[in-house]
Amino acid sequence: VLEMQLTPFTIMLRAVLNQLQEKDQTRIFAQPVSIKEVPDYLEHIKHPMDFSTMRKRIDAHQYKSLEEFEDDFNLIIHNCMTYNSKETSFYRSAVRLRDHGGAILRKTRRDMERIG
Ligand SMILES: CCOC(=O)c1ccc2c(c1)NC(=O)[C@@H](C)N2
Repeated sequence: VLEMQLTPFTIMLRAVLNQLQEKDQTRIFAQPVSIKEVPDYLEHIKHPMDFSTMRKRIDAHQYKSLEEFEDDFNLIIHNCMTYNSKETSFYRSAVRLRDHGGAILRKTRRDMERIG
């Protein structure tokens, strides 16, 4: 069923989310961390976040600004760098996503200022 409202802002957030998710080649940030696979995860991480949850929030129009969207993106990265120690590939993937994603978000902010 076609969603109720396809505003330019919603369309833009989906496009930005897709660009950010391209930087997660191994898709370790695609879904919520599995509590079956990682039973103690919720003892350490109080606000889990992942790309599928962000997509649901876009479709539910829960982001009122780009900053709120960025807060959830930064939560994905912060959770990963908190739970996983520095020498893990998970931690290194979060650093790469932070750096590549930062460039995408800076360009997005500039584009929004220009479009107004
Ligand atoms: C099939 C086993 O999957 C995992 O153990 C696992 C799968 C995905 C994960 C993760 C663990 N930990 C994390 O912090 C974030 C980056 N994602």
